[in-house]
Amino acid sequence: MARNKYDIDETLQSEFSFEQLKRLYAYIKPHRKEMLITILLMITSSALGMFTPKILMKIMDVYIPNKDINGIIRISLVLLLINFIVVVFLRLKIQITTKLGQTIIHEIRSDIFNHLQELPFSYYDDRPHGKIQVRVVNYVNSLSDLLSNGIVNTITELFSLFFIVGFMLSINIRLTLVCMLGLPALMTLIFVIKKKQRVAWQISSNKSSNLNAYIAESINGIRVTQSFVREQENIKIFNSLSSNYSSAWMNAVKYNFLLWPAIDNISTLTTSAVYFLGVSWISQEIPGITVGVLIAFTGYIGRFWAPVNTLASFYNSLLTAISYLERIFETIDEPVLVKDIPDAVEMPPIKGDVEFKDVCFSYEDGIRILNQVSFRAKQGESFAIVGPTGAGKTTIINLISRFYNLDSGQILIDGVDISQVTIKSLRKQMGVMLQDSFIFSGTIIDNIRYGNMEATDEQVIFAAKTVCAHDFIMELENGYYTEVNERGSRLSAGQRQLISFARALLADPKILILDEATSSIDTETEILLQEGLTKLLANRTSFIIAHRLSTIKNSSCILYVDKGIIQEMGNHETLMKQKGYYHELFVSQYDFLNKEAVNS
Ligand SMILES: Nc1ncnc2c1ncn2[C@@H]1O[C@H](COP(=O)(O)OP(=O)(O)OP(=O)(O)O)[C@@H](O)[C@H]1O
Repeated sequence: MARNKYDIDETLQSEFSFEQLKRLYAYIKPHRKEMLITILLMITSSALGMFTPKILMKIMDVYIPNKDINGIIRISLVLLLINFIVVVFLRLKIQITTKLGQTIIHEIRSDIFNHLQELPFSYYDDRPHGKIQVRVVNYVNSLSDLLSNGIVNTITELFSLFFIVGFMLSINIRLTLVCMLGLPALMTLIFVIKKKQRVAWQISSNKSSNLNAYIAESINGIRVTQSFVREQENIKIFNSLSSNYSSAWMNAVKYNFLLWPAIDNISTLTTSAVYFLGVSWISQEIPGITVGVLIAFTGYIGRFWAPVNTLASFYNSLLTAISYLERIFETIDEPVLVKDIPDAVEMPPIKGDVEFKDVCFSYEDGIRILNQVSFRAKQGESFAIVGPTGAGKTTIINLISRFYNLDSGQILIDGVDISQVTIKSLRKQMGVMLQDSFIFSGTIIDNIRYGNMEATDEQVIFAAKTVCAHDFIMELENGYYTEVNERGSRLSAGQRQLISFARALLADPKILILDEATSSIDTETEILLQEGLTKLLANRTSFIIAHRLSTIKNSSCILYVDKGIIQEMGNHETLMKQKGYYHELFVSQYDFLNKEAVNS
């Protein structure tokens, strides 16, 4: 899909089909026993409730004219028992359906979240994270009512309708037909608004997604917002997105509100017709119509329209839910573009030979980022990648971990094509420190241990000491057990880098990838760190991206990359003698630092 932004509505990749309802049923199926029990409870209580008007008819037509007080008491006790059973069953139903709804929702949500864990970087590159979040939380929540009450109520009400019509027919066929006269009008209305209603709910879900995307973006960017005093502009954008969502929601809900009044009016009209015709048929002494019959019948009319109302509201919530279901299944169906090939093998223990063979790569179709990149790093060598901003350095190292698929060419580790091995077995053996040193909420020790969940405390501390993080960690109030927030907002940028660095080392990888690992670290710490690193890198192949050339001078090989092409390759001395791009970059950086020193 094309890149999406908070103010661009997402288009659906696939149209809704009833297949999606079938898929929803797949979630319900394992719980059909509980569902069935609830439906039986409800049908029983609804069937019992059906007797009330008939009992009243008997009281009016038999017991009162015969002044049978004992009969009235007996029958009242029966009524009381019926009511008691109905209340108990209703309570049981609420308990079961609420639990059931939440269980199914949890299962759907887990499926989305599990799938999100597998989706490649490219999926996250293409859309605002708020739009992903809204699917996992809000859209799934929106199914809650449908799953907990909707389905059970609807099936129950269908049965009720069946019973009611049966009872009504058993009392009087003519009056039943009068009562049903309103149904064709209702069906026509439903048919006319169906498509508009569905589209309206789709638009509303798009607008809510846009709003969420913007809120998430604003929270992440709040520091920049406040630094550039952009609060008012942000509020304006928020207000506009929020009012778009409100209008879309109002427009969608308008269709829902069309149904209830329509049902109300139709039921009032048919009830009046039943009264009018009933009374005139009684006065004409048409056989089979008595006062008791009319009273019982009007009791059933009320009950006839209640399930119709429930069915219509189920239909409404189904249409609403479908607009969310489409998005939910779209996420679950999102293809995992970077995945194991069918007969992928485990990556054997890595020794550290890395070779790029004519690698071509693009993030977006038609925009080539890497062009015929070829190089070979032998086991234990340290490779530095330098070059201007946007040259393709990070892209190169992202490909070693197979975060993206290549357009063409091969990447071989110890002679094994990495596209042929399982991704897990490959990534498990690498230590990667990405440019964004992400810190998770939790303790410092947990954050470092993220690199190797089996590492002992001693191993964690050793890694921290190697990257010179130990001292600052010990100064925090609870040392390694100090809690940090998501993104590590209470730590400095350099401290965050050191923690990510320790995390990458902890995996004891044969291949270590460091993207701007030391860019925020002061020179003094960096010199100390270099000493530790030199020892540490001894038996590992490493790829280091650094803008400060002093840090990579001693690398076995330096790749100078520009516009996705390796322009120069060799060690520091060779490249300096070549007097090419690297020489120019090194001299300009040296000059710059000298000027700075002179001026200060
Ligand atoms: N996720 C992405 N989707 C599309 N294009 C991207 C993506 N990431 C990077 N690019 C583009 O690919 C090119 C290379 O980016 P890369 O991050 O590899 O550069 P770099 O050399 O590491 O730059 P820097 O030194 O600034 O980190 C750039 O033109 C960038 O705009």
